[in-house]
Amino acid sequence: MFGEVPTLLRELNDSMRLVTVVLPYLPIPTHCRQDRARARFDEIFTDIVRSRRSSGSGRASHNDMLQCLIHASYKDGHNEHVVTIIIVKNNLTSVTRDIDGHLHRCVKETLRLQPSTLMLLRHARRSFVVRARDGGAEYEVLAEHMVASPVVVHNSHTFTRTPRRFGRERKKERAYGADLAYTAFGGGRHACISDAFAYMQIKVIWSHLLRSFQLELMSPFPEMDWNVVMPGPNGKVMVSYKRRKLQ
Ligand code: HEM
Repeated sequence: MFGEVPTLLRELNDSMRLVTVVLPYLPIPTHCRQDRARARFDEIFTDIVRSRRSSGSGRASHNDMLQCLIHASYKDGHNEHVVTIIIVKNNLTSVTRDIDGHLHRCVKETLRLQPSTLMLLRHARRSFVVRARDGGAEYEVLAEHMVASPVVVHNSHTFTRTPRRFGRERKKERAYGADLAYTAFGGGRHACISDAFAYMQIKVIWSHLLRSFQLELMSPFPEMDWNVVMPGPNGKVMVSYKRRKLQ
């Protein structure tokens, strides 16, 4: 049953197109595939949650992330965030790649160049005016309008001198100093609650892979597929791996 999960996650990620953000119910083939994968995913995890609840086996016998999510609930008592968090967590952590050297800064820089979330969307509940810092332009945002904070800001010359270059040494540049210039994990009240966990998870996985295997990119360096909500490489990426002799 669990064997299906990676394929379902891949299906869910690949079927989220940019159009999905605006018209999530548009009856296009990719949305139908997404609905089928989502239904199957729900089925698998509902079965597991039911069987854990009915057997009465709780924290004592399952000391894992799923059990924590089963026990967690919002103030009003509902807790259907289990599946959503599993999907989001897996999609986001699996599309973060290209690591070498000082891992933390590499992960951060990778996410700057290839952010997992392209657009952060908010509904404006009231009208407000935004003024540019230099006092120049003024923008009015009307109530009920959708405001998008695209992560293209990562590629702007306003924040870094060489935006398209992979630079691990970027730590002192304004890119990481200016408020909300670096939004790979969002910002403000709804910023990611789990950036520290995500960094740790990615670094643990990559330290293990880099220590144990010699990896070589066999196919050309991939272009990004920017047409999806959580961008990843376009097409197949072939990597050869050889087990290292551990000292
Ligand atoms: C590389 C990995 C990750 C990236 C790039 C990432 C990125 C983000 C971003 C950009 C947001 C803000 C979304 C918005 O403003 O609409 C967000 C929110 C969130 N993330 Fe992450 N995330 C990652 C991993 C995780 C993990 C591992 C978890 C949980 C185990 C997690 C849980 C959440 C939650 C619950 C929120 C919503 C917070 C709120 O609305 O108050 N994220 N994440």
